[in-house]
Amino acid sequence: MEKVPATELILKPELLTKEAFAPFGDVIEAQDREYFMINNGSTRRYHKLATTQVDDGSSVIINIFQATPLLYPLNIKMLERHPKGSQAFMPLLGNDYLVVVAPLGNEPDPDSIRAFYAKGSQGVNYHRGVWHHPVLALTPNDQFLVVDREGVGNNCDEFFFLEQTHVILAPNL
Ligand SMILES: NC(=O)N[C@@H](O)C(=O)O
Ligand code: NI
Repeated sequence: MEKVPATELILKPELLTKEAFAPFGDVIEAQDREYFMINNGSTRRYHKLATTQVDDGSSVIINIFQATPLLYPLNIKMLERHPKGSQAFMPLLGNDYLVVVAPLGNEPDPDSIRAFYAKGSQGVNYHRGVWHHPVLALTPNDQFLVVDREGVGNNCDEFFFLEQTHVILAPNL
């Protein structure tokens, strides 16, 4: 049996910006974004920072995830996607966290995986079908508001990389 050579990819997170994240979804943040005044001038509305995507007959639901950090450097063994709806994460406690994504496709291409440092003031909205790692907290018991889809049918595909494919997430913590 032909031995498949091991692949080792070291993922170094980059800063999360609207532009860099555009192929994967939206960045939800107020900094440097346009707004208009509402509530008789007492409130800035940072309008439509992201758009939820769900299939017909489904609901958009709002959740809280309480997550605990994994050990870093982390061997990224799998990525998942939600084919029927988007999924947004907004930190509730102001802590930075990590995001790992890969573009749309039947399977995530290890060479196209990207990692981002997300500030505690930034949320992300994964567009439907975008491959991503489950939430990657950096603070114990961190909490995120999560907006995603509930409806009939499977909405979570998981892809596990080959044993020989080592994708190492190595943040400078
Ligand atoms: N499984 C679940 O609800 N969470 C994941 O989708 C995730 O992205 O964390
Ligand atoms: Ni998810």
